Amino acid sequence: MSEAQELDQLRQQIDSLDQQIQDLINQRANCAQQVAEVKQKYASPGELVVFYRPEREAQVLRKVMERNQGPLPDEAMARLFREIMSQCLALEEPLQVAYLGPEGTFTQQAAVKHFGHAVQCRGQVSIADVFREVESGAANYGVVPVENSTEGVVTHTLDSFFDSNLQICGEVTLRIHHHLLVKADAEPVERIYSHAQSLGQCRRWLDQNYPNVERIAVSSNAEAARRASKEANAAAIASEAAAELYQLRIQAANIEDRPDNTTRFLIIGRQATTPSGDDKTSVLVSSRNQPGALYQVLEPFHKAGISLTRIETRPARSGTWNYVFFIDFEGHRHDASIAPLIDDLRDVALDFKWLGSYPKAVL
Ligand SMILES: C=C(O[C@@H]1C=C(C(=O)O)C=C[C@H]1O)C(=O)O
Repeated sequence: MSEAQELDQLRQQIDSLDQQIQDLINQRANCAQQVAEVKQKYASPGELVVFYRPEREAQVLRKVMERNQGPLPDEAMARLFREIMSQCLALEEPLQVAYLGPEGTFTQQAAVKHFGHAVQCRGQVSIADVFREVESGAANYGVVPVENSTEGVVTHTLDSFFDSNLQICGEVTLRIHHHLLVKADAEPVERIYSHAQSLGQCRRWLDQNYPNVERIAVSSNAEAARRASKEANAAAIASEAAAELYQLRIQAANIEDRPDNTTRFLIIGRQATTPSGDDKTSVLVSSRNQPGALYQVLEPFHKAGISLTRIETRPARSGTWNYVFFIDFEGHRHDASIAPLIDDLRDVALDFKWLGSYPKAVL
């Protein structure tokens, strides 16, 4: 057989497989539409029907990865299914997702990674605005950054939970690559704009390469890129997406000090999430600033044999020297082992608040 004949045969096979895949995807979409009808049928009058089910989506993605035989890698296959589910859910209900904008931020990338491309993403100017959009019902869900492996916690996000009744219904992590972006025509760089977190994540690189250039913190990396595209002698530290959006050139790529630089984002919504089988729970516990306070808060976890995944301390706004602990731990609020732990915590805490139980990030 000639090369042309062999290719022709294989391409016929691909065409036939594509047709089957397409038919199957539409059968799946049809099932999702029926799922929507069932959800509506069993809703009580006036009840808000919840179409998006993070626990089910996490289970679907985990199954895809478990049964995957290759040659496509598990994660690549899961990303394909992420998009299929996104389109299926859009047939049930087109979701509105508020994120910390503007367009081109890492938070927008995190939103797309978590929900897929079939949602309507709306950029907000602040973390408080993301909370407000979801609280008011203008958006179904919100996406906000919460911690970075190099720079630590995003305090605005944690503090927003003090006054909010929103629930955490998911988490997503993103590897963060920063680039130094400049305009196409080379000008000497006199100012570098970026978000304070990103300036911190590239501190060593900046000290080595631009020790005497002014670093200016702005509200987001995308805003930094916008300024660099407009002003003379300015550069920005931002993502590849921001470079494309503002037509900037990548002068130096991957300038983050730590190669494993990762940011974790939270998905916030108005409903609680049921167990997915591999979940995390976040709570807020406040205590008096007295000797042994942290020990008292941690002891119930040790007793219950529950692993903490994170603990952050913030000063409480009520009472000058009281502290609030933001604690993430493994398990779901409905797990049998959690109830006695919470009873013990309530005994030692001044205040206790559930922030949500949610599936651990799959992708
Ligand atoms: C189909 C459902 O609704 C949505 C779509 C899903 C999917 O396409 O698999 C999964 C969960 C929901 O977000 C469902 O609840 O099963």
